[in-house]
Amino acid sequence: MDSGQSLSDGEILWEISSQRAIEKSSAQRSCSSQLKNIKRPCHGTSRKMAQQEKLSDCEENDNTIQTMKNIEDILNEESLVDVELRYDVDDFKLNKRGNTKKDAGKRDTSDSGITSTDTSPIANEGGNRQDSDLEASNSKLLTSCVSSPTAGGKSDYATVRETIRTFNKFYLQIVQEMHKKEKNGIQGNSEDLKRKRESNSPAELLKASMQLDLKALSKMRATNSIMYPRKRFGHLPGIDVGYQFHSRAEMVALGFHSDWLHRIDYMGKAYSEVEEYKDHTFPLAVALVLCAEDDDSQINSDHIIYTPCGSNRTVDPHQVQNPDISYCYQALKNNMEQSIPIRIAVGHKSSSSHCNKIYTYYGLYKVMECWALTNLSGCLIYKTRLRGVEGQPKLTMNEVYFNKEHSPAVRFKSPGLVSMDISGGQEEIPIPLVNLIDDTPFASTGFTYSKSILVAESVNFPANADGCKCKGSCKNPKNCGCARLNGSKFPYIRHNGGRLTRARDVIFECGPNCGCGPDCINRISQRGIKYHLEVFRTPNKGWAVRTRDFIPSGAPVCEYIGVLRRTHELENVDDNDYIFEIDCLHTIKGVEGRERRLGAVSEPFRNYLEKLDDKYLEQTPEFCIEANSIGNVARFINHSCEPNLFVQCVLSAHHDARLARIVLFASKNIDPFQELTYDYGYPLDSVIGSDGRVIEKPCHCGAATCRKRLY
Ligand SMILES: C[S@@+](CC[C@H](N)C(=O)[O-])C[C@H]1O[C@@H](n2cnc3c(N)ncnc32)[C@H](O)[C@@H]1O
Repeated sequence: MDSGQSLSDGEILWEISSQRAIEKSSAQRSCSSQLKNIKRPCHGTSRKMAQQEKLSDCEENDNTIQTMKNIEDILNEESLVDVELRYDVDDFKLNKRGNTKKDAGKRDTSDSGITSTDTSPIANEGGNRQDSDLEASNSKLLTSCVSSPTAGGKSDYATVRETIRTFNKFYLQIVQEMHKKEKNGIQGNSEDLKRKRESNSPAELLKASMQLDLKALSKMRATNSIMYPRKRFGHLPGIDVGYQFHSRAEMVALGFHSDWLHRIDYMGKAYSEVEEYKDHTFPLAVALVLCAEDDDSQINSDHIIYTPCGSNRTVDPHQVQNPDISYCYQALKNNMEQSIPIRIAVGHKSSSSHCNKIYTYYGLYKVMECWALTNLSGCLIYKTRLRGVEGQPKLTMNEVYFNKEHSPAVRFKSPGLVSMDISGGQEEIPIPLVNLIDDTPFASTGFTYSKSILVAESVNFPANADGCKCKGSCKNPKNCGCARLNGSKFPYIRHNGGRLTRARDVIFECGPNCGCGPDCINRISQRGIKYHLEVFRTPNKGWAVRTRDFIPSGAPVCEYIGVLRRTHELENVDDNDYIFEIDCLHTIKGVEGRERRLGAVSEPFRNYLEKLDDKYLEQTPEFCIEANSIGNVARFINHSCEPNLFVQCVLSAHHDARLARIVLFASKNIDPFQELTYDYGYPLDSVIGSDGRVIEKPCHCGAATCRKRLY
C-alpha cells in the first residue's frame, strides 16, 4: 500500500500485540535503551499476563492447570466452533472451588421443589446464623443487612466467581455433549434441543436455553458445587447490593434463590422442627425475584408493591407464579410479623444475545404491609408492600442494567453530555462523551477520529497475503489455509457474535484474498465496535472509556487505531501519551521477560521466527501506532493493574508480524458502566526525561493490587 494512504474500512491491516511479563516478585524488567524516553501504552505485561493469557481472573490452585487443559481441549474442539454457547470462555477455565463448606453434599428440604438428600433441612455452613433466640437472631440478621463493599471478604467474592465459572463450565460441557450427539445422529433430548435452537421462535430458544441451564444445575448439585446449598436469611457474603446475575440459573448456582423458575423462595414448615429455628413461624420467604417490566409490581429502590398473584397478566416462562399463592402470601405475612427481611433481585430485559435478562441484587427488604382484595371477577388478589432495609448501600445507575435499546435515551438525558458521538458517525454505534468533573472541553483532546489505520509515508505496507480457498464461511479448520496457520484451529467461537477462546502469540484471520465472506468465524476482530462505549472524564486520569453494555469475556472490544509509523522517526515522544509499540515479534520470542502465549503457528512462520536476528529483537519494536493526532476510542482507554481487557496481535490482510494489528479483547465478563482498562506494561523506571532522570508517574487505577506507579 502506498505510504500515507488511509486504509479503507474493510481492510484491517495490521496487528500486533504482545504482552510483556515481569517477574512476579518484582514489577520491573529491563528495557532497551531506545525505549527509555518513550511513554507508551504498551500492552499487557507483568503479573497480569498470566491472568490475561487465561482470559480468566480466577485464583490459581493446584487443580487449575489440569482443569484448564481440559477446558482448553474442549474449547479447541472443532465441533464446538459452531455451537451457540451462552457463557464466557474464561469462565470455563476454572480451578475447582475449594471445599469450604462443612456441609457439602447436603441440601435442604423445603416446599420449593428442591429435593433433599438430607434429613436436616438447615445448613451448618460458615456464616450461617445459629442463634436459638428469635430476638437475637433477628437483630443479627438486621445487622447483616447493613452491607458494606467488603462485607463478604475476598474469599467470598472469589468463591462467587469460581462458582459461576464452574456452572459455566458444566453448561459448556453439556452443549458440547449435545453437539456431539447431534453430529452422531443420536436422537432424543439433544434432537429436541437442536430443533428448539434452530427454531426462530424466541419462546423455543428460551426453552432450549432453560433446558441447558437445568442440566448444568443438576451437575452443580451432583458435584456439591452450589455455593450456599442451604437456604438462609439475609445477605449472602460475596454477593453485595448491586451484584448482577446473568440468568436465574446463576442465582440457583450461588444459592441466592433455590428455584430457577419461581419468583419467591421460602423455607417451608419443616424448618420449624430445626433447633435453630424453633422460635420461628414458617413458612418464611428468603428471596424474591421481580421484573422491572411487570405491571403487577411497582418497584423503586426504596419501596416495592408486590402482587404474589398476578391474576390477569401474561405469564412469562421465566417468572411463573408459585402454584400455591396463599402459601406464598402466608410466608410474606410471617416475614412481616417476625420482621425478617427478604433478599430481592430485579430483572431488566436485555437485548444482548448473551442473556435474556440481567438481574440486579437490590438488597434486603422488609415486608411492611400485606392485604388482600377482590377484583371485579371475584378473584382474590394479594398485595404486599416492602421497604428497603435502612443502611444498605444505595444502588447507583451503574448497577441497574440498561439494554441497548434504552442506551441512547439514557444518553440523551445524561447530564454532562459534551458530544453525542466523538466518531462523527464513523462508528456503527455512536460514542458519546460526558464530563461531570470539570470544564475541560472535548476540543482540548485535539485529535481527529478515524476508524481505520493511516500509514505514514515512510512505511511500506506489505502486500496482501494469499488467502484460504474456503467458500462462504470457513468451516473445517483442517481445510482452511488461515486456520492452519493457527495450528488448524479457529481461535474463536461463534457465541455472542464471536469470542476468542484464549490469548495467543498471534492470530491469523482470514483476509482480503480469502474465498470466505465477511461472516466467516475467522474474521471476528474485523467487524468494528459492537458495544455501546462512552468516553467520560475522571478526576485524576483525564478521559477514560466505559461500556454501557455487558461485554462477555473473549469478545473483541476495539482495535487500537492511529497512524502507523516507524518508531525511530517519532518526534516529541516526551509529550505523547498515545504511542503503542507493535512488539508482536518480541512477544512471540519472549524478549525481555514477555510472557509466552499459546503459539500454535505454522511451520513457515516458525521458520521465519527462527531466522530472526536476535539483534533485531534487542531493539525497540520497529513500528508503532501513534494516536496523538489521529485515533479512535481506544486512545482514551486507561491503564489498570487489574485490567478487564488484554491486547491481542492479529494478522489478517498481510502476514508481517512487525505490522500486526492491535486488538483489545475482554479478559473477563464486563458489566455495564465498568471502565475499560488494559495493562500498559510499563516497566518501572523505564521512562527517562530529557534531563536524563527517571520519570515517575503515579497510577490511579484504584485496584487492590495496584503497584502505585504507571512507570
Ligand atoms: C493512552 S492515554 C489514556 C487516555 C487519557 N486518560 C486521556 O485523557 O486522553 C494514557 C495516559 O492516560 C493517563 N493514565 C492512564 N491510565 C492511568 C492510570 N491508571 N493512572 C494515572 N494516569 C493514567 C496517563 O496520563 C497516560 O499517560
